[in-house]
Amino acid sequence: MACQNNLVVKQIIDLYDQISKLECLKPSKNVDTLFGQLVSTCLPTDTNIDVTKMSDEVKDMRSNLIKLCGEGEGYLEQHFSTILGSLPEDQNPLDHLNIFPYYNNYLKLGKLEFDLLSQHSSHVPSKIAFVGSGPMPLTSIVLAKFHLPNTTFHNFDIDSHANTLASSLVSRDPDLSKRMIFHTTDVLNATEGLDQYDVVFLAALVGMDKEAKVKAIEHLEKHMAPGATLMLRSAHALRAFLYPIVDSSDLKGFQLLTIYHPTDDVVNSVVIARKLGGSTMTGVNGTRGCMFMPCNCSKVHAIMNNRCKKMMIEEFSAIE
Ligand SMILES: C[S@@+](CC[C@H](N)C(=O)[O-])C[C@H]1O[C@@H](n2cnc3c(N)ncnc32)[C@H](O)[C@@H]1O
Repeated sequence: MACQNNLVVKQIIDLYDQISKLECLKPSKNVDTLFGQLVSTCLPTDTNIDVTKMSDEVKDMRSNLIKLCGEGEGYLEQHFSTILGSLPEDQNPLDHLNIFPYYNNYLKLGKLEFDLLSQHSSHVPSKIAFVGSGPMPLTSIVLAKFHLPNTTFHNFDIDSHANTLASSLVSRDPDLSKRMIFHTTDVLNATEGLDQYDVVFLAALVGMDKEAKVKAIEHLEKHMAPGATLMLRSAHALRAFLYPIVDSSDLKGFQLLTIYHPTDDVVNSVVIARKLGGSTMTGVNGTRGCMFMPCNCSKVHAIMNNRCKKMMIEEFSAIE
């Protein structure tokens, strides 16, 4: 297994060398091919690779690679959001989201996050905040369109151009134009009103290294309502070369409920936590919910999904 690990890490380093030499990371045949190869190289989860135990040289490469992936992802979203926003007036951009190369991944990720969210609370969230929504706020769109038809989504992004593109994406939709609201701010400056959301999502690309990620989580812990749910994205095995990892130790002030590691082409792991101090039986607006209380011990269940592959789900002790 060791030499196989070394081989795959060498492939990743080689791809990093090519990507880091690119003039620009905007979508093109070459950029798309390299990022496509990188994602498929990092997808396998049947490996015992732990990126945190690699050499300093590989760790440095990883932190640069995560930043390059984030930059590339931003350009990709900007590119397709611009195309969709410039469709003729009689076309609804939301009817053409499948031109985005990773749209199916977002459909699966949105379903996964909705299912896990439902497992840990039964009251339907009336207001959700998505921090780091981007030019293509697909998580909010997928949840709003397919899973939470009565919920309002407040999308926060530091980049005003991202919000301009995102707003025009939903502006022609009779439903989502009313339920998708955009705020331009660095999450670290968002203080007012964060306590009004039942659920706060933190995008994988907000906080690109451990220090910045913990700073964002600490800020949310300070301003979220007790009992509110925090949904985060992490990474597992080789996928940690693409995105930052969220550890349980990063979640001070929260009760860690579940960490879910997909093994299909949904790249991100999903982490769900609840801000301490609230009643486990009510939402932030006092609505009662009979929370599904996770098992009272930390154990790892391997469950079969409908594609006969193993997934890993870890549930953590509930604080009685
Ligand atoms: C490219 S999007 C990816 C999210 C994806 N569209 C989704 O729906 O899951 C990530 C966004 O996070 C934003 N971002 C990064 N750091 C941020 C911060 N500190 N505060 C708010 N937004 C931030 C970036 O501007 C970028 O648009």
